[in-house]
Amino acid sequence: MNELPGETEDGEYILEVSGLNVTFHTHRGDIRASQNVSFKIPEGEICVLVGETGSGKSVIGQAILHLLPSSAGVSGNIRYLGKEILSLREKDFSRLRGKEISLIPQNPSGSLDPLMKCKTQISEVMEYVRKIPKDRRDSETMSILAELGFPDPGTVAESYPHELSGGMRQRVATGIAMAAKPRFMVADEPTKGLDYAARKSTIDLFLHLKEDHHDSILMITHDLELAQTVGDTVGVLYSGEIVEFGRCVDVFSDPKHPYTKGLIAALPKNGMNAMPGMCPGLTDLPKGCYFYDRCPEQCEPGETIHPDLDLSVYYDPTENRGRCVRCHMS
Ligand SMILES: Nc1ncnc2c1ncn2[C@@H]1O[C@H](COP(=O)(O)OP(=O)(O)OP(=O)(O)O)[C@@H](O)[C@H]1O
Ligand code: NI
Repeated sequence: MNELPGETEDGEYILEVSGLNVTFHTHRGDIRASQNVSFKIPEGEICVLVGETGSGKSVIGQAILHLLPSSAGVSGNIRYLGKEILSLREKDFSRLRGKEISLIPQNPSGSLDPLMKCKTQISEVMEYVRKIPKDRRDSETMSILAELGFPDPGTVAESYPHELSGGMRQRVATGIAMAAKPRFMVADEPTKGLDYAARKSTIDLFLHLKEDHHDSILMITHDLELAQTVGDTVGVLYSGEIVEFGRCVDVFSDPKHPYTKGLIAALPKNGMNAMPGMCPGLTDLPKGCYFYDRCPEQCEPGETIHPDLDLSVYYDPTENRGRCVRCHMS
């Protein structure tokens, strides 16, 4: 059967990003935070974007949710269920935000209302977004809290955010996003700043959303273990560009780009061999391969010629491994 990897039955993707460019104009020059970024997410899959700090992961999530500052230069296309949304005016996009497309925020402490009980914050979303009648809101709130893996949902429901740990707040924030029953969620660094136990329960929660709910999620993270555990596909970002894209099982077992290889070698379980060097400044990118200075291969074309990423390879049904790599050597 000639089915494209990851394509939905009707041939539609929940999200298609194509040729996304995001530039911030600053007094230091133009910061090219996102350059020609393209990828697609089939309905029911989790796509993870990984990369070092400043590689341009969050700006992609912000572009999808129309949360970039108006001063940012943005071009390209973002289609949600086939419909272009990047160019929508705020008035039209606000019909989707929080309802169809929801954000699981990076810092839940900042997004939860300190003066409201957790159950009220979840049931408010049901009331305003889904117009659920009052008598059904309480039971649905409790079932969401149970879904989130709280052993004692009743106590959490009656708690204020400051009474909960960081990991519990992260789960409540996820519950608020879920209460709208969005078709697509963006989760930005859900494990950031969490201790070991909280991080583990957050990983379990996303695994549950993946395996039991088949939720469609774009996840942005530094956390390669989270990516490997919950992701269907992974895009590796370097200096605002995708350098490798493929199925998680393939990329993590057999990375092709030297940067991806370096990220994986730097994991604690692989001996923590940190990659030497730093990524180039986004205001002054080199002409050739952006990874050239740090690359163990330092191939000759890489010095002067910028490598392409042929995404069609990934979506080409004849390419059974489905992988694309921005490297002259592959
Ligand atoms: N509002 C802004 N104004 C100017 N520059 C910005 C703005 N937002 C992001 N940037 C710059 O764009 C680049 C990409 O930022 P982004 O937040 O997407 O990185 P990231 O990969 O998510 O990093 P982290 O892992 O630290 O969250 C960085 O150089 C950042 O400084
Ligand atoms: Ni970020």
